[in-house]
Amino acid sequence: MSKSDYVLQAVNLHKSFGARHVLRGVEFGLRPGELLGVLGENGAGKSTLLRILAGVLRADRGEVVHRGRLGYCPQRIVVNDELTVGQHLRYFQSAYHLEDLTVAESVAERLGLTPFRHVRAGVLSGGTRQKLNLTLALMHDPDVVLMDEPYQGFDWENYLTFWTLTDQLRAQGRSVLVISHLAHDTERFDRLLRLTRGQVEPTDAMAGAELEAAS
Ligand SMILES: Nc1ncnc2c1ncn2[C@@H]1O[C@H](COP(=O)(O)OP(=O)(O)OP(=O)(O)O)[C@@H](O)[C@H]1O
Repeated sequence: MSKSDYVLQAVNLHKSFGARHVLRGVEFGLRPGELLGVLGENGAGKSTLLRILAGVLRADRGEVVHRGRLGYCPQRIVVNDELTVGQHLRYFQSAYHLEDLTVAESVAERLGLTPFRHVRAGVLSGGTRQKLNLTLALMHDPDVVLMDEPYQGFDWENYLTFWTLTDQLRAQGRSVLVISHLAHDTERFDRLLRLTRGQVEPTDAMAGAELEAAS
C-alpha cells in the first residue's frame, strides 16, 4: 500500500511537556475501512497522540496528514452540564452544519440514549454521558473516527453494542482508531499497535495479553 492510500498518517510526531518527551517520532498510517487499536500503559502518551491526530493539540515536530471528515471521541467528556442531551444534539447539528439528526438519532437509539433526550447532561450517569460523547463524535458520519477509551463506564451490554457499531462503521468503509490501556478483545481489531517509549510499534495478541497482565 502506498502512503497516499492511508486515510490518516502520523509522520515523525514529537511532543514534550517540559522535560518529559512523551512522543519521540511516532509513525503509522490508518488504512481505509480499518479498525486499528493503539495500546499502551497508563501515561504512555496515548491521549496526547490522539489529541494531536484530532488537531486539538499541536505537535512540537512532525505532521498529521488525513483526508475526509474526522470524528473525535475524547477521553475527557466535553459536554455542558446545563444542556440536555437533545440540546447537545441540536448544538452539534449546527456546528457540523447537518441538515438533520438522522445519524445522531440512529446512534443514540442503538446506545439506549434516546430516553434521556430531555435530561441535563449534569445528572447523567458516567456511562450515559459517555454514550452522549460517542454520539457527538459519530453524528456527522465521519470518514475517520478517533476514539480515546470509548467504552469507559459502559456495562457489558453497551460494551457489546459499541463493538457492533464499530463493526458497522468498518463495513461502511469508515476507518476507526481506538486507543486503550486495556488489551482485551484484541481479536476484534484488524491491526494492533503499541505505544511504548514514545514510539509506535506493531504488536500481536500475545504481546497484548502481557500488557493486560501488567495493567
Ligand atoms: N497538558 C499537559 N501538561 C503536562 N503534562 C502532560 C499534559 N498532558 C499530558 N501530560 C503528561 O504526558 C504523559 C502522557 O499523558 P497521556 O494522557 O497522553 O497518557 P495516556 O497514555 O493517555 O495515559 P492514560 O492511559 O492514563 O490515559 C503523562 O506523563 C502526562 O502527565
